[in-house]
Amino acid sequence: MTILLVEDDESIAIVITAALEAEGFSVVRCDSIVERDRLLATQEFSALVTDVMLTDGDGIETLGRVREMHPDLPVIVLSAQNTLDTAVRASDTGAFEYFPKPFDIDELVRTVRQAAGSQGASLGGGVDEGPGQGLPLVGRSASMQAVYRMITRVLRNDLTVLILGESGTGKELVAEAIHQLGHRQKGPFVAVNTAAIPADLIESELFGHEKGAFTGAVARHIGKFEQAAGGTLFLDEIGDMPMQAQTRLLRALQSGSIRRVGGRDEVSIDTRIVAATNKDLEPMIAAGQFREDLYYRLNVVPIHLPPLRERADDIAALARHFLALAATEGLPRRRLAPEAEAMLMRQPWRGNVRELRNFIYRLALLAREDVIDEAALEPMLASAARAEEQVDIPLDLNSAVERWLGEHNPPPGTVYDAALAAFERPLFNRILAVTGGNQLRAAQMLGINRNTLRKRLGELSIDPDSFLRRP
Ligand SMILES: Nc1ncnc2c1ncn2[C@@H]1O[C@H](COP(=O)(O)OP(=O)(O)OP(=O)(O)O)[C@@H](O)[C@H]1O
Repeated sequence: MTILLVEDDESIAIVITAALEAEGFSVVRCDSIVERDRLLATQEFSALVTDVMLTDGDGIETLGRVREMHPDLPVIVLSAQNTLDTAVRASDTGAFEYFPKPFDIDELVRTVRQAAGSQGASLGGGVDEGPGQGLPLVGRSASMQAVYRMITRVLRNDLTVLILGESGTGKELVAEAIHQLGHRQKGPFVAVNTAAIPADLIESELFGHEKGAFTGAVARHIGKFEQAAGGTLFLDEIGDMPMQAQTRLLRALQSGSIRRVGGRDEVSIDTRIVAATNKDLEPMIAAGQFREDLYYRLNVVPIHLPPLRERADDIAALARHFLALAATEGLPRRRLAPEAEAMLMRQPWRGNVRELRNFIYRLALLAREDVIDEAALEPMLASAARAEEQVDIPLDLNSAVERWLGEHNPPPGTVYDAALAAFERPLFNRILAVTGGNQLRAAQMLGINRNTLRKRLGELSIDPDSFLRRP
């Protein structure tokens, strides 16, 4: 079997040729699009292995032509560009596989063997749908390559995807990319944060309700499943879903239909499900907090998003990306000196890409020089670290409650009052600070009676006078 290798990098071409020949293939090599097309017109090949950047242009752009002339020829794309865009462009041409450089030569040989043995099979099948434009995911690290490859595998089907990763790693962005680049892109993308909806409203939010289904159901409400018809439903924070809602979700996924709360008719669902969580679901299953059968239903194609500290290679590119974004939003245009980028790469970024993004925006706003060097960066990083220590409260309330209960463990019968007091104290302090100790304005802002506020301040021993602004 003869393989056509289109590669302009001499050393890579030598390695690939040697590895393929060792497996018994013959290899014909060229380095340009013109030469590729001439060879394809005159000779039979079992597979085409091609680089993207060739001496006379972009090897992917012209692949549509190759597919038209040789629809059964498996194509394997190699690329040093390694963006989601390249991965998607490769799969859009119906390429059999996409290999980001550097790649594992054994894996490449295995894939060529498979491809040559199954002419006609392809990764995507869709042809010429055009490259995805303005793709939002930044990062070319090896672990992001794995993410991009997984994304390209789910674009032409409706398999359920479960995105796993710490908070701020980009789970929602991946869900959006799957929608925008996939075959449902013309339909709606509907995101639901299951942790943000009160437990007793979740079912009506997801499945909708009929008029009069419960007190307050004054009109028929169409739920997220139906809103997402023809598109993608993104179920975020799936690990926080109450049990009863989990059961109903499972039933919907099993039957392919839903019933509105208080309704009789089954409505069939036509939506792709992408779920995400920052929780480790397996211990939750063991503890009886997450349904195992639902987990298997959702976990058809898992995509793991690595924490930023495990892909430090991506930090500089992300920082530059956010500086550019900040500039388009009207903040001063700044650049990072190389040693400042290196410094950013050494930070732990516990809040992942979200924390880096917020930090870079602050930097763009507060830095004095256009080029931010190590000396300018250091105090900003130090004050961010101090703020993190001082705040010491996770920014989302779910984890704050979880952590507070773990740390304080109030005796049974007192949990509600103790938790409320713990929440009210920082809230009142904050509002009194904003109003300069003016209780009337504080009560108005909070939307509670002034006497109620005074009483609660007394009970919590908060002295409003200590917030008075003195000249
Ligand atoms: N690879 C990336 N390239 C560019 N921006 C990114 C990337 N990953 C994340 N971001 C940005 O970081 C922020 C957080 O991302 P996102 O909301 O998708 O995270 P998440 O994992 O869904 O977080 P959570 O679990 O808290 O909901 C967003 O502003 C997003 O645009």
